[in-house]
Amino acid sequence: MAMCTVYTAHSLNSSCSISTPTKTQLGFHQKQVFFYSTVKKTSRRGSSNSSEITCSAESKTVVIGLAADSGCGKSTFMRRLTSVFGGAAEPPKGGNPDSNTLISDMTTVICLDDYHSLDRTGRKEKGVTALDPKANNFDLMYEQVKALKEGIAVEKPIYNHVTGLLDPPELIKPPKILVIEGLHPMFDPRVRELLDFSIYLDISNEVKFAWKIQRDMAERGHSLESIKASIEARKPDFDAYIDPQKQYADAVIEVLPTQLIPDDNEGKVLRVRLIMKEGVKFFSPVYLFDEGSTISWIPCGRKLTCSYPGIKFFYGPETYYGHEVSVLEMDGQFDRLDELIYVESHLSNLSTKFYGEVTQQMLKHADFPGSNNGTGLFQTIIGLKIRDLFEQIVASKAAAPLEATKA
Ligand SMILES: Nc1ncnc2c1ncn2[C@@H]1O[C@H](COP(=O)(O)OP(=O)(O)OP(=O)(O)O)[C@@H](O)[C@H]1O
Ligand SMILES: O=C(CO)[C@H](O)[C@H](O)COP(=O)(O)O
Repeated sequence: MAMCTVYTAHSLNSSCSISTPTKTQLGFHQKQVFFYSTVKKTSRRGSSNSSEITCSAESKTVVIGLAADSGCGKSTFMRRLTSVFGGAAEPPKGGNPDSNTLISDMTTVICLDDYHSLDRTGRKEKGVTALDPKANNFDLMYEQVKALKEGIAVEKPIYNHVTGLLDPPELIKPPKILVIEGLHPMFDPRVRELLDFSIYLDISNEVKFAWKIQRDMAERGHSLESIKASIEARKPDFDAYIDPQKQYADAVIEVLPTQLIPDDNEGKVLRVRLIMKEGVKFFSPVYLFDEGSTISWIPCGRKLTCSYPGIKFFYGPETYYGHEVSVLEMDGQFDRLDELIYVESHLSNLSTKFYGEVTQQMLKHADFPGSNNGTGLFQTIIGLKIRDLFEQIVASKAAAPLEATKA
């Protein structure tokens, strides 16, 4: 067991003393100031101090980035992903009830909203949105993601979405798989460099609007006008700071209105494209029938029940922001989820552990939004690809010392 260090945060009221701070970042919580410092404390095994832990030097954390605007399905995707690894994902036990973190046996999902440097009032006073880099602390994000990747625990700030304030920090121990999800996982080049795999959920304006209406009007009592105004107010910063991150993603899930219904504006039937970058280490794109070919497939008929407007698949090579990619597209929706096995049996490179695993995962979460269309299908496939990537990284690390002794 190697000794490991903890990146600590101290409140001014805390009895902890700061010995040799190398860098200090500030967060404001009402009148209280928190220091998230990179002070290194050497841990002692068996210590009663909760922020002192031990860790194994050989078990480095695999880091996954998931970027999307608010209300674009990140939480739903996270639930599908953590389910692939088994075990329920829950907020840290005994911690802040408004924590944004979700922990399971294998994964820890942290929400990058926790790196807002300005709270709700601060943003209002300065006239900036949460999407603006000025409202976020990228130095601290980088230091803490780097520390976790190196097997070092951190005390991460918490942005409280209920109060709009920055709460006292929470201890995050290095997991096997760290997912950083939010507005800016690929914005800062230093953070981007730490990612082993990155995903961008690209929800078109029409669909985003339909989802926002469904959630914020039906479930949160907002008016149509206020939803429109909030989308409009965020749009310039979304275009400037969030959307450009998709060029860096290893996989993009693009969600568009259907092309099967002329001039559809309901946003219920979706055309979903899974854009997979070629040449990414430990990731080989999924394909339909024949790798590298261009294929259009309408599977409706004897083996797949399709009511109006049907289902259409497409697969083929394309160029995306100057990169070679493979695209798998599904337009339409399933009537019977158990029949998905017919589609699954025609897809290759799925990284499943047994025949029908994709269908089984989809059936397990049939009540999640998007389970009858390409959003759920492609999120599930990416979850399985991430499991495969993780297993390959672990295997390559295990093989590395062996190779070194041979040399
Ligand atoms: N695949 C989908 N199909 C249909 N609706 C969806 C889908 N994914 C998400 N939604 C809708 O969008 C809403 C937001 O989804 P979710 O909570 O997963 O997004 P989020 O990005 O985590 O949001 P936030 O950042 O605001 O917490 C859901 O309540 C649902 O109404
Ligand atoms: O874009 C967002 C990411 O979730 C939120 O709007 C941002 O985090 C600010 O949160 P709130 O509106 O709760 O103050």
